[in-house]
Amino acid sequence: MAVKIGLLGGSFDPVHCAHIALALAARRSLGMDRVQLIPAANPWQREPLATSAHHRLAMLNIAVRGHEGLEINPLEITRGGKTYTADTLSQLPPGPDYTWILGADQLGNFCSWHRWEAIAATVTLAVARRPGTELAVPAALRQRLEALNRRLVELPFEPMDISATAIRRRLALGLPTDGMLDVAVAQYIKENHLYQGP
Ligand SMILES: Nc1ncnc2c1ncn2[C@@H]1O[C@H](COP(=O)(O)OP(=O)(O)OP(=O)(O)O)[C@@H](O)[C@H]1O
Ligand SMILES: O=C(O)c1ccc[n+]([C@@H]2O[C@H](COP(=O)([O-])O)[C@@H](O)[C@H]2O)c1
Repeated sequence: MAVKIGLLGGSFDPVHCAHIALALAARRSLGMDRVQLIPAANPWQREPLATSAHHRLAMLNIAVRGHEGLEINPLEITRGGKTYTADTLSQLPPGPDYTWILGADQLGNFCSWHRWEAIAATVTLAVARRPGTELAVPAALRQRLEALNRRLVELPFEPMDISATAIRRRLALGLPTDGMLDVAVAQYIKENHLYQGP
């Protein structure tokens, strides 16, 4: 049987507890051999990131420590340039069954992704609910999946009200982030004076 690999792409600015919980939930519920967290180099639909690739990778390495089956794949950072998921998928070795894991917010946005039809044809999509966002499959994606005879998986995931945006805001205001960040990631942020500005 093919190896099953989950892919969780993100800005990870910074990586937080919901990212890790999501990766672990996907691995457990879909029986994946491993889940790769893939930090984006330049997520073209967003404002410029607050921290460098170096710091985001360092925080990810701390966050996955001790979680069996989770690993970092730095290929988007190595590739550089605007980050298109379709390019990332075309760089992966053939053979394994790949599942792209995403939150409901990015599912709603999916049909704006570069070459989204090719992505839908290449990987299984596995989506998690997220507070503040309806879990709705865009009509064009639904039609495309039907034509491809592919299904979209809803992950069993207790919604977690955590976002990197809220964490960056809280850190800039000097507010606590208890329960949102791995303690060792929080320590790294403090030691490196990250997210201090407005
Ligand atoms: N609390 C959450 N619940 C479910 N999915 C999440 C959650 N946080 C992030 N994700 C998903 O993880 C992936 C990477 O997210 P990202 O790194 O952009 O974090 P974020 O918290 O959404 O960041 P930001 O607030 O900066 O947009 C996306 O698919 C996103 O939908
Ligand atoms: O390929 C695209 O055009 C595309 C557009 C928007 C988002 N993505 C990917 O979706 C993941 C989550 O993005 P974000 O902005 O929520 O961190 C991350 O891996 C991005 O590279 C990809």
